[in-house]
Amino acid sequence: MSTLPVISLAPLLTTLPSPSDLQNTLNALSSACTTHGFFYLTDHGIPPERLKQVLTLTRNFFKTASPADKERLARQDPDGARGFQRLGENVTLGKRDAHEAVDFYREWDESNSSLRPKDGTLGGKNLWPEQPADLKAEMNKYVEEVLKVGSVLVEAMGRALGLDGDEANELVRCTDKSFWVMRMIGYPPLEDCAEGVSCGEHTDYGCVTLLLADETPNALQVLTRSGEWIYANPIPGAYVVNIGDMIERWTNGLWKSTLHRVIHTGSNYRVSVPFFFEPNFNARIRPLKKCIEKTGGKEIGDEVVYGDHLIGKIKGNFY
Ligand SMILES: O=C(O)CCC(=O)C(=O)O
Ligand SMILES: [Fe+2]
Repeated sequence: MSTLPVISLAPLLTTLPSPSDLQNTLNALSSACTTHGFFYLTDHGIPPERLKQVLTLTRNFFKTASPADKERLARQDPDGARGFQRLGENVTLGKRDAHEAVDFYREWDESNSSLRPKDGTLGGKNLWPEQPADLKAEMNKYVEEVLKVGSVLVEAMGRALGLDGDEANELVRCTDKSFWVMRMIGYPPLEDCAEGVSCGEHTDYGCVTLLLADETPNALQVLTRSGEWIYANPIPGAYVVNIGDMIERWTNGLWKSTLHRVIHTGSNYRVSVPFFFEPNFNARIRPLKKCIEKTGGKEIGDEVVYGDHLIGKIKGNFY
């Protein structure tokens, strides 16, 4: 059975990397994104204790929150996206997902209301659990750290694609105020759930997903180009990274956002915390000239505004 490649981010985080290390990393990135759209990321600079803490806080929230606590955090109907979502409230391909979650998004700049969409889906503020008491502060610190990893990675992707001229900086420019999303997800064993899978097959919407998951094996599955589902089992200290729809759009399909799903048949309660490093809300994403050249010269798909794409997806996400 094939496994996903492992890429070390170290050469992109050191001030004076050896040119060959740097080039090897960019080549590995390009190859992983072309072949799988998925890879493991090591040496990303976030200490293992922080990753462990994020998972422990998440587990403790799901373990201790009462139904009333969860209700207080519940997202606002009908389309509100920030906050708690009950078991089975998320749907993928029209089927209920057997997980519960709390979703957080970048908050709007108070001083510039002109940037906010009229649509209420992403309005308001994030709804933070009161328990564990340190969850909000620690998760906010984590967001700052993981945002840096996302931006280093996306800049490296631009270099791996060989972007030049007026496009050289396009990926960085369009993600410098990343409209990030973070989900705390809890997966009960599937046998305890009435129907469905833990998370139905889907591609992610944006740029790059940095997935942190507990040690549960045989839950996350990735569809290979040859049509085989393989497990992306956790490697301690590493992220499972995958590229989203906006990278596919930018690269004119050279790099594809890959289908994945979660089928958690183990007997434990699994937790994961995917962090979605996304384009800016108002970023216009269109195929890059360099990528059109590399894919036969014909542009696939129209320009999309990331925020519109996101809202369109969110509206189909709830039961
Ligand atoms: O929990 C996981 O392993 C993956 C979750 C996922 O694919 C998502 O939230 O987009
Ligand atoms: Fe996903």
